[in-house]
Amino acid sequence: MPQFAANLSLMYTELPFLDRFAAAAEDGFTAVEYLFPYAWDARTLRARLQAHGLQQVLFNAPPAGLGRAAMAAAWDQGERGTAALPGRQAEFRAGVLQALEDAEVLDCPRIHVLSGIVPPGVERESLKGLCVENLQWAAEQAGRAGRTLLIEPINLRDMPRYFLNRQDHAHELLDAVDSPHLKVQMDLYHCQIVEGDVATKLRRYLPTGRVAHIQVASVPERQEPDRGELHYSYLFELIDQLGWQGWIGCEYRPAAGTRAGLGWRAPWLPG
Ligand SMILES: O=C(O)C(=O)[C@@H](O)CO
Ligand SMILES: [Mg+2]
Repeated sequence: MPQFAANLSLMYTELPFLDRFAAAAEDGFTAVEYLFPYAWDARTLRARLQAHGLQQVLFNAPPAGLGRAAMAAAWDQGERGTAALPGRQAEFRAGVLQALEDAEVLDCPRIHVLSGIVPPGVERESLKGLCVENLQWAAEQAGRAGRTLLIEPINLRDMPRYFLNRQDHAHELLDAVDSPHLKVQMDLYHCQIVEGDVATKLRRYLPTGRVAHIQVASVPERQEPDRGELHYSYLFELIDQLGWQGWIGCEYRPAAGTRAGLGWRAPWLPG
């Protein structure tokens, strides 16, 4: 049976961030993910998780910045990671170390590392070596800390010039980095927009054990997975048949209220 985690950055936005934990638990979620913890003291977030019987299953390393305040502000300033960006290695390393520290407090096993926006005039291919070198260093740190780092192919309509867009490119990076501590975050919304053939890709990649997290949303609106051009009930059954034991993050923007839109989950609730 697929297990769903609420994404508190996109869901429950009717509520202030810290109140979203309680709302997700009231709706029967036992796990959450969200973009970033850096605007908060991680102990405040841990207290919310514990108070509501939730586990944190994923968050992102900082998109850029040196120091917690700069890391917390970087996303709104347009930063989308530094793993593949020349001249940003100090920020990349500081970000990974900060994320690992927060993961310890939050008892979170997975951290998504963003690779960055390809600078104007630069060829994507030319950044691969640097990205591999950075990810090798980061995977080693993650391994020591008992965490798994993830990379996620993201579509270019939502994130123009983002470095990593295709599933095969993510798996090529895994080949090159060659670490058990680096895996793929397979977001089916992005996968459908960039390359399609989603069921075939699930059949190809889930059995490899190299996918450590799945995310879902309708395409193209990025809303509940009961609408749009992807037939999610088929995909959820397939994911189940493929023996997936991991989490599926609900990374969607509810069409008309989070709770009102949760009907799609009914066939997948335990008991
Ligand atoms: O945008 C997505 O999809 C994500 O999973 C984020 O963590 C990164 O933008
Ligand atoms: Mg995603």
